[in-house]
Amino acid sequence: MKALRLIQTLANHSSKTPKNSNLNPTFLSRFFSSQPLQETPASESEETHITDTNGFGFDSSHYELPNVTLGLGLDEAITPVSNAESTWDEKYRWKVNKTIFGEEHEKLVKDKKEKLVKEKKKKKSKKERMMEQEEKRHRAAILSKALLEAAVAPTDEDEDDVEAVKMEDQLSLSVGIIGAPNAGKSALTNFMVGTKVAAVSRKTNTTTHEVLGVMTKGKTQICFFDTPGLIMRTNGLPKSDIRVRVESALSSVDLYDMLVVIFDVHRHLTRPDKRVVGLIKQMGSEVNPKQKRILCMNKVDLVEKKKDLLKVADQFKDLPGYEKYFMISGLKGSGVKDLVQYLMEQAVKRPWDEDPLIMTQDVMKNISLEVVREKFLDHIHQEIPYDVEHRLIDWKELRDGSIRIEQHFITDKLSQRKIIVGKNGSKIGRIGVEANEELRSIFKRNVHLILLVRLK
Ligand SMILES: Nc1nc2c(ncn2[C@@H]2O[C@H](COP(=O)(O)OP(=O)(O)OP(=O)(O)O)[C@@H](O)[C@H]2O)c(=O)[nH]1
Repeated sequence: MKALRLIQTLANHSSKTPKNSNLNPTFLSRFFSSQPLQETPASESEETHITDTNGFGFDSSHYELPNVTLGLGLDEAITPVSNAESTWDEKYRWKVNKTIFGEEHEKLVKDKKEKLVKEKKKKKSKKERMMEQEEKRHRAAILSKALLEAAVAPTDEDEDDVEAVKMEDQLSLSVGIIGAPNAGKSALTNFMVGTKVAAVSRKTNTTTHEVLGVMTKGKTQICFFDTPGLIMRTNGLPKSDIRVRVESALSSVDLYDMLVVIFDVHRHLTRPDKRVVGLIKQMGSEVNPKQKRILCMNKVDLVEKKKDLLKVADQFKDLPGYEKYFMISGLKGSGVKDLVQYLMEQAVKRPWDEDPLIMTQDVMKNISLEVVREKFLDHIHQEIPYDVEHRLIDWKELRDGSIRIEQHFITDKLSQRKIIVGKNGSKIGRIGVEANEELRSIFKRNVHLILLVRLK
């Protein structure tokens, strides 16, 4: 419509155009012409744009209309319309089609509208997915930063503590954390160890149990372990299988000094999780005399009415075998101080399992990813970073003590790849140089960092 109106305006003007006007009348006649064009002298620049050798036909796309300001007092330059695009506003087209085609068309319109809504929703959920991913990365970043600070720059207090603690004075506590997926085990551990971590290794002495984190403070070291296998999907598994697995998982958690059973109290109030009650039943009331159990009601920050918390506390208060109950928010930290204090008091005289000052390879790998990502975000703006996958591809500690680190940025868009690489590799080069420098100073050794930007 806009183009049509503009053309009409131009037509009106053309009839009024004075002889000395800048506007070339040939241009207008060509623009409108559906008739065979008259031959024009070769000297006229437009001549070259006529594609039909017989002088028939006209291809407006060959005119560089967007750059032509017509000098007619119109503010806008003409925007070319590609052949594929409709020059009509869709809503007028629907109106006309409805009048012409009647009800059947109404259905088409409805379908089209629904399709548009669906597409909009799809877009939104992609954005949401991106935000979720970013939040995950953000949390990983916070953890890595905390790991970095604690591991790389121990405070004077830490060093004094560590030097001062002789092996015979060391106190240790191993804590198994049990809960349904999403109960908040990792968030709680991160909060507890985040600022005081010395080492995080994926695996210590058993294959099924992972160290979630290690906290060393004063004479006391607490190792937190994940305890998979106690809560699992039972669908499709024979009952005997489930029993055997749970029994084996239970017998291995016997090794810990302390068991923390954690559940999502917000979920419990809204959609009770049968697995929580099932788990507590499975664990039974008989307590291993060498082990203590506590119950943590997590995510209290999500519960609006505090009296609801009391209801849940009441429900679990007579559970046999539990030493204590804690209401906590592992993510926000409320109640965690009391929990840590309690755990510290339970530590027993035993040498530490983990060296509190040694940075493990996993921590270093995390830090290397975090440092490169930080530089990447500094140099690449807009939404690109959220679309790009960033992976550690190779890590080698070489004989001369240096480390070779290879990381890739993976995108499925050529245009993004170009932006990240920059002119003659300038952008990725800058990211690499800055990250390499920082990693060298953190790890206190030579680092050979390789960054590749590639297509999926
Ligand atoms: N609001 C709120 N969210 C929490 C809290 N603790 C954990 N979450 C969120 O709950 C989700 C699951 O937390 P995780 O710590 O990954 O749970 P997990 O038990 O380790 O989960 P798995 O690894 O699946 O076993 C994450 O989105 C956390 O941010 C909390 O105290 N309050």
